[in-house]
Amino acid sequence: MSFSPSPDEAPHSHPSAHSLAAGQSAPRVSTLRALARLLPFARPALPRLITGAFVGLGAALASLGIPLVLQWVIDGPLLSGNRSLIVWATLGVLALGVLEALLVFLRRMLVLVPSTAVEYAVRQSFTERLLRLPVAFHDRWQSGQLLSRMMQDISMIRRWVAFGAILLLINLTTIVVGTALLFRWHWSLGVVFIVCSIPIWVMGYRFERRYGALSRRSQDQVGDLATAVEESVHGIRVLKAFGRGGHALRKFAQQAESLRATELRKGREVGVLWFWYDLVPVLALGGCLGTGIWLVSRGELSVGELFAFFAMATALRWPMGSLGFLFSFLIDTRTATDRVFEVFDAQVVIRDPESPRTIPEPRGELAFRDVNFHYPDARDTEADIIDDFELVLRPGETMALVGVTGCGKTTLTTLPTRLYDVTGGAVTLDGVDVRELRLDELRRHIGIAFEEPVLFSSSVRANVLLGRPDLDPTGAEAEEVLREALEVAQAGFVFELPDGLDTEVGEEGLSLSGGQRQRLALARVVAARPAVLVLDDPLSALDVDTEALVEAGLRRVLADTTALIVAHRPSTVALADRVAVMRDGRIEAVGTHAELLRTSEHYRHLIVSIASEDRP
Ligand SMILES: Nc1ncnc2c1ncn2[C@@H]1O[C@H](COP(=O)(O)OP(=O)(O)OP(=O)(O)O)[C@@H](O)[C@H]1O
Repeated sequence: MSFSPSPDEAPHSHPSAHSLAAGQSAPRVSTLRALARLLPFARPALPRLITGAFVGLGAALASLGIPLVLQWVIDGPLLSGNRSLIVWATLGVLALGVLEALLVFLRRMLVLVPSTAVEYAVRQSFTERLLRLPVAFHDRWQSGQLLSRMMQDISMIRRWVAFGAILLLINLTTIVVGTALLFRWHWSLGVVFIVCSIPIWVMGYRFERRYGALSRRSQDQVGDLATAVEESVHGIRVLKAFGRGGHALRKFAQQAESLRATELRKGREVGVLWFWYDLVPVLALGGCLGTGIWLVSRGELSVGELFAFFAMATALRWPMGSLGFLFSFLIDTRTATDRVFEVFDAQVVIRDPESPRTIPEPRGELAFRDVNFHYPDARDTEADIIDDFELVLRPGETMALVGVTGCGKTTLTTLPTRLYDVTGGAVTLDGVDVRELRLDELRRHIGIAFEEPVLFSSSVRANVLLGRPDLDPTGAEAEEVLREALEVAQAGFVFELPDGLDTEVGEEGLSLSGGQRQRLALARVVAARPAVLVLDDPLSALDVDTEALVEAGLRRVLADTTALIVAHRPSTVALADRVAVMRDGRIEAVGTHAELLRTSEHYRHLIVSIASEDRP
């Protein structure tokens, strides 16, 4: 059985959170409807959960049976002095107690596996969603918010499924059955009990409204706190270098203080609620005691019934007292569910086309046809970052892209692989709009290396072969591809690492130097052997000698590969057959280095400025 439904299966009761800023809540729907969204994940686990609920109900009914036996023994065998029946009744009470304990144990065992399965399924789908969501989504959402949803909120959902939901169901049923039994002994006992319980329902309603907002605030603040910790740990070198550890700590303390204040307010709300939920059963008991004694004095109630009533009221104390805790738990879980579904509701705007086309053997003609682009959060009044951009890279051609900082070069490199989609015009590969290709095919044909090289906590081998899932990593072909890619990228240093190719390069490869990481990232894109390479200033962290060696290797690879290379150095420009000059998101001129030196003043200016920057 599968525990991983697609999040798309989940009923969409919220409008898409795509339009919502991170952490902003969707319009409120009822708590039941909000929690019902978990059903697709819980469905495979439902049989065991429902069995667990019934077993739990059996345990509760066993506990309610004890007062009935007591009533019978007091009014019957105790009055008549029948010793053997008294012994049997005592054994009966004992048996009911043991049965209750066994059923509670069985309930716990029954729900353990399904509740963890639900948690697993939600977490799995959540991660899948995060990976499918476009880069634009990740630009907007803080990593700590996502992390806290992934860990804390989903764990809370598991705890709710494991015991919160079941206990609420069992305890409410127990209260209803217990109250019905009170009516059976005497209607006025039932009426007094219900009237005394009214504050519970009033307080519960009031609590739901007030506590819901606090619960949301605190869970969002936990996300902010996680972001602060993540940023501090990630940027620890900068903080230390600038001696700003104290500043980061003070900022963290402020956020932690806000969270604490919210938690205190939550605690007070819960405290008030629990006060009522503790007080009401006592009031009910007191009210019923007076009524019961009065009824006994009038002969309308037997002593056994009065005794049983007290035993029953005691048995009802925990179910009633627990409601406060269970209501706050319910609301916290609803908030957690809302927060998780905000991510599920975010639209995957970059997806496979309905009727994909395919390019079995790409020639490698990459064309930008009248391309326009602005980031999703751009204001209407802002000009497009990429503006009527027109450029064609012939198959096998190496094109350098130059332009002043901020003119849109990096942005442009994200468009061919659809990290972002163009907002106007089209990017085509061999004449086919990249949006008409399946994403996995597109990203097989076009490879990209970023200026900031990201390595994963894994071996050198796994990092370099990331783009080659088709290869057996331990096979001879993988070994050959790996060695060739490492040679092109001049990354032979990996053989000197403690475990060679199997060395774990650590979180984001931090144990390596910037230049080493950049070379591994370059080897990764070379190993992927795409028809088109897009390289965003891939040699920026290399020294001049290493750069020359990498360039020689790249020249061999680039001989039959189309390449678009963002260049900040004259030596990178020298790799290119032609150079495209970009200015304010547009193409200003295209030609060979020599032609452009002759014809483009802006190019001459650029080359002079990047050459002087480059000089040691
Ligand atoms: N994720 C983003 N969301 C919104 N705006 C962005 C985003 N990334 C970049 N920009 C903006 O887009 C513009 C172009 O940035 P881009 O990084 O493409 O320039 P660039 O030419 O590569 O610069 P550099 O040479 O310094 O790397 C800048 O004004 C930048 O602020």
